[in-house]
Amino acid sequence: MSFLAIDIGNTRLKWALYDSPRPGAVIQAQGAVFLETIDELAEKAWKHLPAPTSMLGCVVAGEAVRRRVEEQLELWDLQPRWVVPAAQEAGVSNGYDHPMRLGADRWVALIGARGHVLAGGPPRPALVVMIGTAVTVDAIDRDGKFVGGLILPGHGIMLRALESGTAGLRVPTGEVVRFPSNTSDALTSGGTYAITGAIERMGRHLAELSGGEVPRVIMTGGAGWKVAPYLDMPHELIESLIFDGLIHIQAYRGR
Ligand SMILES: Nc1ncnc2c1ncn2[C@@H]1O[C@H](COP(=O)(O)OP(=O)(O)O)[C@@H](O)[C@H]1O
Ligand SMILES: CC(C)(COP(=O)(O)O)[C@@H](O)C(=O)NCCC(=O)O
Ligand SMILES: [K+]
Repeated sequence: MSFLAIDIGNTRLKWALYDSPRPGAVIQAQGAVFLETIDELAEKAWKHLPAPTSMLGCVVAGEAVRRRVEEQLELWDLQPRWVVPAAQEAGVSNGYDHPMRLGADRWVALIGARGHVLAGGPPRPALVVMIGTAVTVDAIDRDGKFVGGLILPGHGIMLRALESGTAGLRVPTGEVVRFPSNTSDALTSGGTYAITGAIERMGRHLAELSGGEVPRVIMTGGAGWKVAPYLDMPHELIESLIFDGLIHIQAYRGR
C-alpha cells in the first residue's frame, strides 16, 4: 500500500515514497529536482522505484508543469490526483474569500500543521511559514480555521527585483548582520529581516486574535534553514510538512 507524495513548487518538485498513506508512515525513497529537469523523472530518479499503490500531489507551478509530471507518472499504472483547495478538508476550514484560489501548497501545509498541533496536545493556534520561491505566512486558529495569510517575495526574487530596478545593486551575497555596513550585507540582511519581520508581525496578529495565546510556529520550505536562525521566536523546522499534509488528506479521504 505504498504512497507517492509530490509537491511541485515554482522552483523545484519534491517527492517522497511512503510505505503507507497513513500518519507515521515510513519514507522509502525521496528526492527533489529543479523544474527544468522534471521530464527526466521516469528515466532517472523514478526508474528503479517500486511502483506506488497510490499518489497525491499539490501543484502551484501551473497546468503545463502538472501535465509534464503526469506524463512521467505514466511509468506506473497510477491515477494522478492533485489537491484542490476547498472550503474544508481533513478537519481544517478555509477562510479565504475564494477557497479554491488559495495556493494548493499552502492548503496542504496548513492541514499538515494542524495534524502536528493535534498530535502535540490540546488545540492551539499556529503559524505556518513556507520559505520557497515565495514566502507565505499563514495563520490557523485554535479551531483549525485558516484565518488568512501573507505572501512575500522570497529572497531570490527580492534580490533579482532590486538588481533589475537599480543601477548599483549588483553585488555578491553577503552576511546577515544587525547593522550592515556594505551593500552585500545590506541586501542579504534586508531580505532576511523582511521575512522574519513579517513572520513576527503575523505572530502578533494571531496571538491578539487568540486572546493572547502564543501560536505554535511551524516553518518549512527549501530555504527555511536559512531564515530560521534569525527568527526571534520559538519555532520548529518541519521539512516534511507538505508531505505530512498530503498523507493526512489521503488518510482522511480513505476512512
Ligand atoms: N540546494 C538547494 N536547492 C534548491 N533550492 C535551494 C537550495 N538551498 C536553498 N534553496 C532555496 O530554496 C528555494 C526553493 O525552495 P523550494 O521549497 O523548493 O521552493 P518551491 O516550493 O517554491 O519550488 C530557492 O529559492 C532557494 O533560495
Ligand atoms: C504563493 C505561492 C506562489 C507560493 O509558491 P511557492 O513559493 O511554494 O512556489 C503559491 O502558493 C500560489 O501560487 N498561490 C496562489 C495564490 C494564493 O495563495 O493566494
Ligand atoms: K512550496
